[in-house]
Amino acid sequence: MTDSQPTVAFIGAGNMAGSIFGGLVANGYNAQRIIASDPKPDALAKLQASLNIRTTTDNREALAAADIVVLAVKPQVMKAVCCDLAPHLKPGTLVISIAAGISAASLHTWLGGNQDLALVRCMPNTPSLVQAGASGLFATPSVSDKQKQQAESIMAAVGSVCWVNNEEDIHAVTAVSGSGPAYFFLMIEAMTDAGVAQGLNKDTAARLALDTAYGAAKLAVNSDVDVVELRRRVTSPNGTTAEAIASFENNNYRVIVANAMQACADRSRQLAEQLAD
Ligand SMILES: NC(=O)C1=CN([C@@H]2O[C@H](COP(=O)(O)OP(=O)(O)OC[C@H]3O[C@@H](n4cnc5c(N)ncnc54)[C@H](O)[C@@H]3O)[C@@H](O)[C@H]2O)C=CC1
Ligand SMILES: O=C(O)[C@@H]1CCC=N1
Repeated sequence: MTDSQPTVAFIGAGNMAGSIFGGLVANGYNAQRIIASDPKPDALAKLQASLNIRTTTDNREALAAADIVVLAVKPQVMKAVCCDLAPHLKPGTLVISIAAGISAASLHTWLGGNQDLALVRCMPNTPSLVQAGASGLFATPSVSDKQKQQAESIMAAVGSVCWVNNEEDIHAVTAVSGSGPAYFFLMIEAMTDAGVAQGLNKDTAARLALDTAYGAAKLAVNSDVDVVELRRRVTSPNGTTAEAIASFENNNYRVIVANAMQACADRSRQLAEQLAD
């Protein structure tokens, strides 16, 4: 622990919050400076036992102890949670929302409408749990440089961080990295099924598909050439890979991906509209 570590309260301790605070603890963040608030006492008891973080079922109690509050509930319950917390928000508290869709304007209104409210929108992803996350952040004008650094250092402890200057870009961040892990999990699932269809047993197909995804990502991350060149190096002229890539291209793989990501961003915008006041 360092004494300079701020106390961070997570309102909602589900999959995404758990990935962030799990990653923080694994990275050496003082567990006693993390408070998870959630209405599910059983889940909290498990978190306390496994991570030694502080827990509560009372959002206001978590807020009272926090320098930074991370709003990590589902978009559909965000308004109720914010309206309940608004009268208890201390001046100077940094608020980080990780909710998909919900705009800074809605959050600002629900949190009491104070002009000085320091609000950051963050779109993280679940590989944060293994410090391999990728987050996009957007700061509203009242966030100080110090608070930007605080938000960045929390998310940087669990992965890479990109700031966007335009809030609208958070929809695209959601389409690329927020939801992105699921696209790769689907690919691994599909490759496993196809391997089984070609005669491999399930365990072998799953192991090969998973390790290939891991190896490809690790190679790309550590390489000094781009993914186009890495793909070229696998693809021998008239060889096996060329046939597979041609099949992908002929079946509009890039269009399939682009359409899926457009649907994702559209849903993010739709949530923002449906759930706004
Ligand atoms: N799961 C993911 O990969 C990502 C999720 N997000 C965002 O994170 C937020 C949470 O999503 P998940 O963790 O997936 O959902 P989740 O359902 O796993 O977690 C939400 C948690 O909030 C708790 N909760 C419900 N009402 C509450 C209340 N009144 N006060 C405090 N806690 C309450 C629930 O018991 C649950 O544990 C969402 O807004 C989502 O858009 C953002 C990026 C990625
Ligand atoms: O599916 C969702 O709505 C959330 C936001 C990004 C990833 N999961």
